[in-house]
Amino acid sequence: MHVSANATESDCPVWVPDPAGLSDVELLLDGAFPCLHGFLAADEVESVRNSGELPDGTRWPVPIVLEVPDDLARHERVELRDEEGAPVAVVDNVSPWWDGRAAHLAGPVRPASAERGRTLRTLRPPAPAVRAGLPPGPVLGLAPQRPLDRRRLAQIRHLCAELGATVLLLPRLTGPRPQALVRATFAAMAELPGGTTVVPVPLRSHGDGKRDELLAAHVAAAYGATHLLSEQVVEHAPIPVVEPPEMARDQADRWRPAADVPAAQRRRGLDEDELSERLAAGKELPGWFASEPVAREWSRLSPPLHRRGFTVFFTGLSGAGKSTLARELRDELAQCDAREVTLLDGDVVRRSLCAGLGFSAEDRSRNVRRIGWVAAEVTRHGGVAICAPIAPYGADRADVRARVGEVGEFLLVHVATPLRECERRDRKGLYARARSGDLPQFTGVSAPYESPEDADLVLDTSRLPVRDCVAQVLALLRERGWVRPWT
Ligand SMILES: Nc1ncnc2c1ncn2[C@@H]1O[C@H](COP(=O)(O)OS(=O)(=O)O)[C@@H](OP(=O)(O)O)[C@H]1O
Ligand SMILES: Nc1ncnc2c1ncn2[C@@H]1O[C@H](COP(=O)(O)OP(=O)(O)O)[C@@H](O)[C@H]1O
Repeated sequence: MHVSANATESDCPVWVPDPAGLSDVELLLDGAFPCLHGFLAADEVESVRNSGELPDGTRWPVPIVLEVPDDLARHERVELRDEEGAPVAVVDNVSPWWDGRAAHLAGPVRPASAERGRTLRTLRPPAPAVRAGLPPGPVLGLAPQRPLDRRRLAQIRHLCAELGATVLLLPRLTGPRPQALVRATFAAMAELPGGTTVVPVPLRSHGDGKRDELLAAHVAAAYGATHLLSEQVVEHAPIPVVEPPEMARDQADRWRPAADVPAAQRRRGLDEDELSERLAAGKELPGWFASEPVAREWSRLSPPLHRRGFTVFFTGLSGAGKSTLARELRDELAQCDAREVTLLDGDVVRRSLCAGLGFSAEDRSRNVRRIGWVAAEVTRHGGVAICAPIAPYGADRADVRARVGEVGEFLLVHVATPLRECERRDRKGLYARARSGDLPQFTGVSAPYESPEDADLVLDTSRLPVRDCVAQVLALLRERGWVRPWT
C-alpha cells in the first residue's frame, strides 16, 4: 500500500474531480490499485499504453490519470474534494504533464482526513483489510455489473465446489443506480455458498473492454481473490481467470452443468434481448431465471419504461408557446400517469433556482444548465420533469440531454413558432421594448437563438392549436413506451 497516513492541507488549491475521477481516487486510497502510488506521470502513461507495463516492468493495464485545469497543474500540491465539498485526498503533484488536450496532475495520493465520507462507507473496508479478513484457501472473485441470475449463481457454486473456494463479490458502484446493484447482490446471498464476502467497489470502465477486465483482475486480487470469474479471456492477469462453466436448465428448472443434462431435456434460458424487453415492459422475470428478491431488485435497477423518469424539454423563442404547452402537458399527464411531474418554467425558475441571473450568454447558459441539473435529479428518481426555458444555445441543450440521458429518457421539443407570430402575440410587451431599444439582448431581436437540429419533435403553434400540439407530444411519449397507451 502506497497511501500514507492522514494529511490535512488547508492552504493548497482545491479541485473537485468528476465522478469517474473520484472513483479512481477512492480506489487508490482503498489500496485497490496496489501497484500504483497515485496518478501516473507522462512516461508511466506512455509505457502502460504501449506495453501494459509500468516503466519498472510491473504489469499494469490502465493509465490512471487526472485531468485538471491548466493553472491547477502548476501547483505542487492539490486537495481533491468530493461533490459535497468534503476533502477526500491530497495529490503531491510531483510530475504534472500536459498533452495536446489537457493538463494532468501526477504524483502520490494520500487521504485528506481519516473520516472520508465515502459512498456506502461501512460496506467498504480498504482492500488490505478485506484481504486479511477472508477465510484461508482459494477465493473466487467476481465483479458483477448486473444482478446475479440463477444460472450465474449455479456457475459460482459449481466452481466453488471444484476449487474448494469461498466467494468474494465486488459489485461495481457505477451507473445511475449503483446502490440498487448492491441491494440486488445482497438479495442473492441465500443462494451463495456460506462465507461469501460482498464489497462494493467504484470500479468504472476506462474505455477499453479488455484492459478493463484486466484491471478488474488486479482489483479483485488486491481485495484477496485468488481466482477471477470472467466471461472474457484475460491475458497477463495477476490471478488465474476462470471461464464460467456451461450450464443448462433441466426439466425441473434447475441449472446444472450442461454435460449432465441430455440435449433433449434442456430448456432454453432468456437471451439478453428477451431480458431487456421483459424489464422494459415491466413483465415478471421467471422464477427459474432469478429468485424473487433478486428479480425485485432487478426491476428497481432497470424499471419498466413506463416507470422510468423522463424529461420533456421545450425550447423556443419568447412567446412561442413553451409555457402553455408545458402546463397543458402536465395536466394531461396528471390524468393518465402516476409519476410526479415537476414543471421547470423559464420565468418561474428565474425567480427561484436562478434568481439573480441575467440574460448575458453566460447567465443564460448557467440558467439552462441548472434547469438541466434539476431535471436530471427528478428523472433519476423516476419523476417527470417538464422544462420550458428559451435555451437558445445548442451546447447547453446538449449538456442537458447528456446529463438526463445518463439517468433516464430525454425528449427535446422545438416550439418553432415563427418570430413574426411570437412578436404579434407579444403578451408581455417585451418585443416592443426590444425593438425600441429599451430591452437589450432580447432573443430573436438582439440576441441569438440557435435552432436545434436534434429536436425529437418540432411544433409550430401558429399552425396547430394547443390541444393538437400536446397530443403530438403525448403520442410520441406513448410511441416510445414512456407513457402507457390508453387502455
Ligand atoms: N433579454 C431577454 N431575452 C429573452 N427573454 C427575456 C429577456 N428579458 C426578459 N425575458 C423574459 O425571460 C424569459 C426567458 O427566460 P429564460 O430563462 O427562458 O431564458 S434563457 O433560456 O435563459 O435564454 C422570457 O419568458 P418567455 O416569454 O416565457 O420565454 C421573457 O419573458
Ligand atoms: N398552439 C398554441 N400553443 C401554445 N400557445 C399558443 C398556441 N396558440 C396560441 N398560443 C398563445 O401564445 C402565447 C404563448 O405564450 P407562452 O406559452 O407564455 O410562451 P413562451 O413560454 O414560449 O414564452 C399564449 O398566450 C398562448 O395562449
